[in-house]
Amino acid sequence: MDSAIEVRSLRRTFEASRKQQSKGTAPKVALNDVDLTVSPGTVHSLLGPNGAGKTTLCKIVSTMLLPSAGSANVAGFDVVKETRQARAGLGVVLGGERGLYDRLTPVENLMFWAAMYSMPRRKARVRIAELLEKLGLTGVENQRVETFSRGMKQRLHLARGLIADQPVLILDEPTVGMDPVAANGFRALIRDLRFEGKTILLTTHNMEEAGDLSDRLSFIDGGRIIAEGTPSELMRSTGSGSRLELPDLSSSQRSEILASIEPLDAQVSEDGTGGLVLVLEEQAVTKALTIVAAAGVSVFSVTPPSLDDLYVNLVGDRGMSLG
Ligand SMILES: Nc1ncnc2c1ncn2[C@@H]1O[C@H](COP(=O)(O)OP(=O)(O)OP(=O)(O)O)[C@@H](O)[C@H]1O
Repeated sequence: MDSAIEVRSLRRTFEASRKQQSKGTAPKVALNDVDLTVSPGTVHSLLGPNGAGKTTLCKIVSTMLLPSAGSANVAGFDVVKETRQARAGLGVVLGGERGLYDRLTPVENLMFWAAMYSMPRRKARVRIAELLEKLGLTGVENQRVETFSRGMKQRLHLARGLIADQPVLILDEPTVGMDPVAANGFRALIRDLRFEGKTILLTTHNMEEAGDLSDRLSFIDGGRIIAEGTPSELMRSTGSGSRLELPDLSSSQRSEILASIEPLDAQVSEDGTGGLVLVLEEQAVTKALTIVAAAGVSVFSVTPPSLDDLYVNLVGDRGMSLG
């Protein structure tokens, strides 16, 4: 088998509601001619802004949603024509609150799911104990799930996706809601699963997580794959520039810098705390530092560009207003 997941010319549209159609609203194109190959035993991450099409792609590959055109195969089985065989090889974790029985304990939830996969009870008990341990849920295994925090529920979702030990895992934003310690534990788990030979398709908004865990990454925007490669290939595609971080800016320093750097053709984004991040071609770095010094800024750092910078370069600094 050359690929564990093979997606060819995949397209998915969603009809507008009757009311919207009567106003002339066209169908929404969620996926537009998407090709994706995930090799067995690798981790492949899908990255992209809200609404890019990541969940739609995961749902089609997971046999939960039909494509409008094109094909998707899991372990050589077509998800539409050979749904049962494709599904048999898949463990799926989609985000959200659904799918857990709140009034049951984690063990009861997982026993239910093990039964759905026809696992013998004794085997299921051993597997459940192992998963609860791996996911840091020992000690709460007999509490009702309704008492769990969002992150604990997310960990239980993961346990559910792993229960039947399938060779291909689809994980849609699995670390949402997890605290940093739990998210670290999750990353260690992904590395173990990869070591065991699992194939993992992962969506995340966390670039560091994606760069750290993945053999390959695909950037998706507006339903299309806009860049694809290994983390280092993608990093090389950012060129030989530098990232200039300016964390502590007054509003006047910020305005002065934004006005003066315009001719340098920098990629500018927010750092989330009022500071700025500039990604510049190497020859522009000295000029930028002169501008920064003239604005009276003394705290800054110059480092190589990151995957975050590549992301901003590819999809833009959505939702942020600069100036
Ligand atoms: N059931 C649906 N009906 C209509 N439109 C939908 C439906 N599901 C998804 N869409 C639209 O398809 C597009 C892709 O959505 P999708 O959920 O795949 O994005 P995403 O990349 O997973 O986003 P996020 O990062 O926010 O989870 C969006 O414009 C969304 O509004």
